[in-house]
Amino acid sequence: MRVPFIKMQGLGNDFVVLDARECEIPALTADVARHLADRRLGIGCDQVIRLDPSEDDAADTRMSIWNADGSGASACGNASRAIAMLIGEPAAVQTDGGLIRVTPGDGVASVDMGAPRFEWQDVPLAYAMDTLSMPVAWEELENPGAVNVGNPHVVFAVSDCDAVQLDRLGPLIENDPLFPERVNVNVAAVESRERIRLRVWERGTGLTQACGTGACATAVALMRCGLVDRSVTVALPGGELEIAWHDGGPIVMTGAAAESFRGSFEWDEYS
Ligand SMILES: N[C@@H](CCC[C@H](N)C(=O)O)C(=O)O
Repeated sequence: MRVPFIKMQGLGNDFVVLDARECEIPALTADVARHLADRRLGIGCDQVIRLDPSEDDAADTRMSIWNADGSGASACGNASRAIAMLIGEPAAVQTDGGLIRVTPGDGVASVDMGAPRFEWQDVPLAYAMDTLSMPVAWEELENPGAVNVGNPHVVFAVSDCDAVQLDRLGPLIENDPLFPERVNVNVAAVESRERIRLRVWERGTGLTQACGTGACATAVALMRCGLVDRSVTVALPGGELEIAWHDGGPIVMTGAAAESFRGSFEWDEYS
């Protein structure tokens, strides 16, 4: 069976999108997702995204997310902007991390990502801890903040994020027993009250050009500490995102996303 796909990206974080809203596509397994994401096999991406008709009356569509290692994810900021461009009009999108609202614009999209959760059980952490500044360290990375923005993140404020060996420390922290569902690892340098530089080690994928939920998590963790203003630019290796948040309200993320190309693949070759 040949299955159509759409290759999309947000700031270089790239996706294979399977749009099952109007055509039938078999249920995706971890193996199919892993093979589609594997760049050595031909297509390749950071995440595989599937759109289905929503079972929830409050939503227009359902988005499911798989990381490159085949694990499921409950939120993806860059893919949310990408599917906003694909849908082409404001839409409510059901995800495992909650309902989000996407609004496409001219080359950019905005997403209401919902409210962040800071309780240790919600991140989740393995045991009770202050998520504003956690009393833990991995070598020079210490006292991170933790937050769930639809998926779990830990945020380290550092003086120079390029100097951090994230390819070595990222997997150690991601898989630490402190994080029962593993974790996305953010290292952030505050350049001014309006600008943050960020690199992200993504759970289940590794280093990416950009992580939208990482930008949201980092911005709100640093806002919560009073280190930056309530509206900031987050500069990632792949480009910039604007993040705004006020206590008790949703996080709003705005940035570029686009379609790269369309193609199709033989399902049996990837299962
Ligand atoms: N690239 C994403 C995040 C994808 C999911 C993440 N790796 C997880 O497992 O939670 C983004 O742009 O947010």
